[in-house]
Amino acid sequence: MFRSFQELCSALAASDKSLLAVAQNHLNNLTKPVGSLGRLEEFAAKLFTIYQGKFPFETDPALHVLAAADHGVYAEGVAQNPQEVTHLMILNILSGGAAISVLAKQNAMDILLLDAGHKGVCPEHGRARKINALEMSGNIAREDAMSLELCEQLVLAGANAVCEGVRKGYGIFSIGEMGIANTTPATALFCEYFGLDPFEITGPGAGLSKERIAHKAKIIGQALHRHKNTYPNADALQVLASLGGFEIAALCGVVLGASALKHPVIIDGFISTAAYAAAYSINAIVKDYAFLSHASAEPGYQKIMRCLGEKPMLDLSMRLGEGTGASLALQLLRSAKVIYNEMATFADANIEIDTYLPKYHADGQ
Ligand SMILES: O=C(O)c1ccc[n+]([C@@H]2O[C@H](COP(=O)([O-])O)[C@@H](O)[C@H]2O)c1
Ligand SMILES: Cc1cc2nc[nH]c2cc1C
Repeated sequence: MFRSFQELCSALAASDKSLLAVAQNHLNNLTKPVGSLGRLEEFAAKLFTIYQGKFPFETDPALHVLAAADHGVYAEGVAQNPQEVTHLMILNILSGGAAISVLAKQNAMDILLLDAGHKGVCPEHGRARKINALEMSGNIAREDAMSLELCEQLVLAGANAVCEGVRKGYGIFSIGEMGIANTTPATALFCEYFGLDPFEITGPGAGLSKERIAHKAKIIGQALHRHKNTYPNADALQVLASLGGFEIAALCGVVLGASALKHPVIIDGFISTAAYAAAYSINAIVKDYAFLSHASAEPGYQKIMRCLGEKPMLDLSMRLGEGTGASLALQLLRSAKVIYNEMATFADANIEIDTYLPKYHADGQ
């Protein structure tokens, strides 16, 4: 277990990039034209590198950490849906009716729900854990989302959920969230970390009307202004405490924890990517361990990908959250795994690539 944020940060180390060349050589020797499995080859090489050159490597079992929370900034009219939906969806997720419940079941992912602080009683459930007693974060337009101490505690709780998961034998992690109004702090974090303009990247979230998107961007602008005045030299963790949310802090901890323990972590949509952006701003090494699962349909997402230097695995116009995109990306990573571990090499199959290739081209196929 990590005992402090400092201990967690000191445990972070880059992956061994020399293994990428080993992986590429192996992939080039498999019975297929070089590079023909496209990005699956990139994913396989990254997994092989994360698992430190183990062959064959195993990803499973998979643990999906879903953090839920409520947000004080809801009071500013930045969200379309009632705040109670956060609590009701927690119940729905745990009783098996949410999109992530059915996809996780189909895709063999266990769910761990972290109640990071929401308006409602966390149900007694083997897969749910309360990690914060507060009902909601501070209204970021007027005050900090949380104290620096609470932010560190939530980050640690997320990282230690991974520690416990690794001890139980989980090999791959994913993150998702539920929290009415959480696209507002997520957008504020992107703006602050990457110098983006809220009027450029603010979107409808879970269905805000066109007219109110401009109001939401104005509220985010106010939050950024307050933050800059209060903390002219804030570090990445202070930005998270000031402009983030409880679930975003916990998920930032999951990303840091998985990276520190050298396990892959799949990032879901817009809000999960904000948690990843916080972890990345704390230490960019997390890039070595993260898979950006899918392009959220939130309008700012592409710009944010350019800031992070990432290209998401899938683009299915999804914008639900919960980890739904991550669950689909997990399937692709499992495909990358069996390709790497189980395909025959040219030598195994007695295929001579040097004679095969010119013939292939001579046939004009
Ligand atoms: O993950 C995404 O790309 C995504 C994009 C828009 C909305 N959401 C979900 O919708 C909720 C936040 O939307 P909002 O409008 O209430 O800020 C929250 O529960 C998220 O899981 C998720
Ligand atoms: C019903 C509903 C389900 C969600 N799941 C994630 N965000 C959500 C927002 C709403 C409104």
